[in-house]
Amino acid sequence: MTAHEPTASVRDTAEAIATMEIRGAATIAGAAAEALAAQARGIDPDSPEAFCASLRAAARTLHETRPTAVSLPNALRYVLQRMDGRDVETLRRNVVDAVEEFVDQLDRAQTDLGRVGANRLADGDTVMTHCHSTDALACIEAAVEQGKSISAVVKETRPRNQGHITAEQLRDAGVPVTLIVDSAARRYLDTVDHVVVGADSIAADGGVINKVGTSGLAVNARERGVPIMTAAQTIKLHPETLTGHTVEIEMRSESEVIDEDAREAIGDISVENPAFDVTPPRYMDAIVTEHGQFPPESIVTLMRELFGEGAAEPWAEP
Ligand SMILES: O=C(COP(=O)(O)O)[C@H](O)[C@H](O)COP(=O)(O)O
Repeated sequence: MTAHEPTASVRDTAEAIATMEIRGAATIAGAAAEALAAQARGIDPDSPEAFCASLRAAARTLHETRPTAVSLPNALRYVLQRMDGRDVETLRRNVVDAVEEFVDQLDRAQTDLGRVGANRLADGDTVMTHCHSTDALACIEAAVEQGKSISAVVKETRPRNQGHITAEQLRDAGVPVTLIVDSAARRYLDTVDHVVVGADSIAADGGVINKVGTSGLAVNARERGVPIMTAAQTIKLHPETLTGHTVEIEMRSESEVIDEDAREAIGDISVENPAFDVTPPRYMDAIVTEHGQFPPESIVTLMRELFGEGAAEPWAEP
């Protein structure tokens, strides 16, 4: 291994993110930051420049895994912007400290936004969920901690069934759960009081990028008069959208949609598997963050406050 190559720990984390063993925007962000700390601890470069080059290379490897959750480049940027010092030991300490600080903030932000989201829920409410979002779960769990009785209708979320994880975690939190197939969502909207989803990225216009199926759910919720909120800590704000960039939607393998036998039996068709979609701001009632709740159209104000006019690549040299 040359000094610039990612350590095994970075390669393992990158592989786990790409294969979705580590998944969900907040979890990916925490794991990527921890991998940078492992890289900082695990190398013995002969100069401060070599240390920085090695950390930047690790950040690139981690960034190349999945394209949609902006929490990943935001996490890398947070750590690399604090990579400061004239000697290797100082640089190492600053990176490790920055990672600890980042992970602390991640946990605190989730707890804080959970309380905000919980205030939108009333005793006796039933909520509908899509996919598995730790930020969305934080709202429901905080409502339960406030002593409210909450039930959940959980969409299974094809093709990877992350709804099963949500169902299990809600059950563990004492929330009665009804699991449904995705296509039953509109029918069950008549029985729920709120829809709560997470986000992988939030664009400057207030568009919410989340697991595919969120936008259809939001349109149906509006048609049924059911309020829908996105629970998203501010590392989900996508700074590059401030300067006109769009968010890349990850396309995943067709093998997640159709198994080999069925594929062979059907023959010559094409299969597409987008992992995310964009919910226009007019179909979302609120974005709940650790700084309070926002109408989607006003999120740009918070984005400017936190990111200025945009952001450079995480590995850009200062
Ligand atoms: O869309 C997903 C996960 O998609 P995937 O399973 O493809 O990663 C989640 O709703 C967001 O990432 C938010 O999660 P969190 O609130 O935990 O950050």
